Amino acid sequence: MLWLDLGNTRLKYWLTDDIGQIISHDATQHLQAPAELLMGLTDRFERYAPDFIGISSVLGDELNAKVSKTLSRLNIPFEFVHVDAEYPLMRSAYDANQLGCDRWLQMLGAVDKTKRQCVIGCGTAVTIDLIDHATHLGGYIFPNIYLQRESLFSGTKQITISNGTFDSITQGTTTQDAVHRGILLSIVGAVNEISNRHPNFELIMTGGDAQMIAQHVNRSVRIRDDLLLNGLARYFDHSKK
Ligand SMILES: Nc1ncnc2c1ncn2[C@@H]1O[C@H](COP(=O)(O)OP(=O)(O)OP(=O)(O)O)[C@@H](O)[C@H]1O
Ligand SMILES: CC(C)(CO)[C@@H](O)C(=O)NCCC(=O)O
Ligand SMILES: [K+]
Repeated sequence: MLWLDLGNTRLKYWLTDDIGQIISHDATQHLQAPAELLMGLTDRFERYAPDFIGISSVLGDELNAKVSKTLSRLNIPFEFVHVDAEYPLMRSAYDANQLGCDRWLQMLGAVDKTKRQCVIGCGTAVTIDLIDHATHLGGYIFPNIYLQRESLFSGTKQITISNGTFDSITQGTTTQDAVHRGILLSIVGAVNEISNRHPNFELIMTGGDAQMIAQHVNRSVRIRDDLLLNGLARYFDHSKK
């Protein structure tokens, strides 16, 4: 099977064998031209010869249509995930027409009907979602640390910071530190607040910035890099039955 994640910033794919082991994996910035990027990958995908391609996309109808056109040339069946609020594994109180399918799949990949869970996605946007015994209660969306820095940069005159590291939440005494520490605190503080409000919810983090954020959170966090892929596998396993 081939699994595609068309994210806000990057296109990721995983090739798995019959028992779900990852044989190949890659991630590339698509610069809002995912179909063109896929075109360059078709030779590789043809060589892989998967029997099916399962797709998660948050790129919207227009780009998805272009992606479909590119994938049609491969003669391999493919299907986009559609969010379903009444899905048997997890019900959701969220507006299903609006819920991003990456968020939904990450939750589907983590959901455990015996637990209360808080799933935190640390990608281009940071998302926090609460799940109570397999019912999605709702969540929050934040710009990630880089988007926050860009918005300060472009919305102010005296903040000209465009690089630096996000490594502390202690108060800063220079613009550079105040910007980086303030932004990191906005995310870490939100996670800690949610954690305090929902002490019985297990904290689960995924995405490229998970480690950076988790180390400042005042409770133990389970980092799982496989949530979206796991969600895709669960979704298509179910939809085939
Ligand atoms: N090789 C890398 N390329 C880009 N970002 C990376 C890389 N390694 C780690 N990161 C970190 O991962 C974050 C992005 O997380 P993730 O990979 O989950 O999302 P994304 O693919 O950029 O976004 P999306 O899934 O929304 O397209 C970036 O903010 C960056 O700090
Ligand atoms: C929130 C993001 C940007 C996270 O990648 C994505 O899931 C998305 O575009 N969602 C649509 C809005 C929503 O989930 O309500
Ligand atoms: K947008």
